[in-house]
Amino acid sequence: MGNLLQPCLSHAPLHDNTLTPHGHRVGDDFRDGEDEKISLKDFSKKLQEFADAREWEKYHTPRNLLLAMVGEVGELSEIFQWKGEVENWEESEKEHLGEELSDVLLYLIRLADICGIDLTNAALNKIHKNAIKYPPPL
Ligand SMILES: Nc1ccn([C@H]2C[C@H](O)[C@@H](COP(=O)(O)OP(=O)(O)OP(=O)(O)O)O2)c(=O)n1
Repeated sequence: MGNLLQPCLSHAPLHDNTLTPHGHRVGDDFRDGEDEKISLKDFSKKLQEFADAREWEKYHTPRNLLLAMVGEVGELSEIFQWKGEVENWEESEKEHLGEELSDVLLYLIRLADICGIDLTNAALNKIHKNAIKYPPPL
């Protein structure tokens, strides 16, 4: 997906000391534990800070984010392309799979946030609707 938002690709290291407009350190709290518990709202906040620090807000429009996410879905699909069903993923493949799934998730969370959607509520409501539409067999 490297080329889609080319003008904004001034990559900063993950653990940098840049201060966000909200006064947080950009590298703070991005990866601080093995079993971090983090809500979708917390993710949105981190992604907001990440974008703010790089002055990427202007590029993070709904359309751009949607296209970026679809591009990442394409990269995810490549992992499965031309293979049969994979029974056991090798560790290196799993790492790659995790990265591409994360790219899709992060763009999705950011897209929802920019569109003013509370994704936690929306997803819970959708599960509820699904359960009514598709009741389990008696
Ligand atoms: N304008 C941008 C550019 C990147 N990202 C973030 C969200 C994704 O998690 C990741 C995507 O980065 P790349 O575009 O570099 O894509 P890849 O990580 O897939 O790299 P490559 O395409 O080289 O495999 O970075 C972002 O939020 N906004």
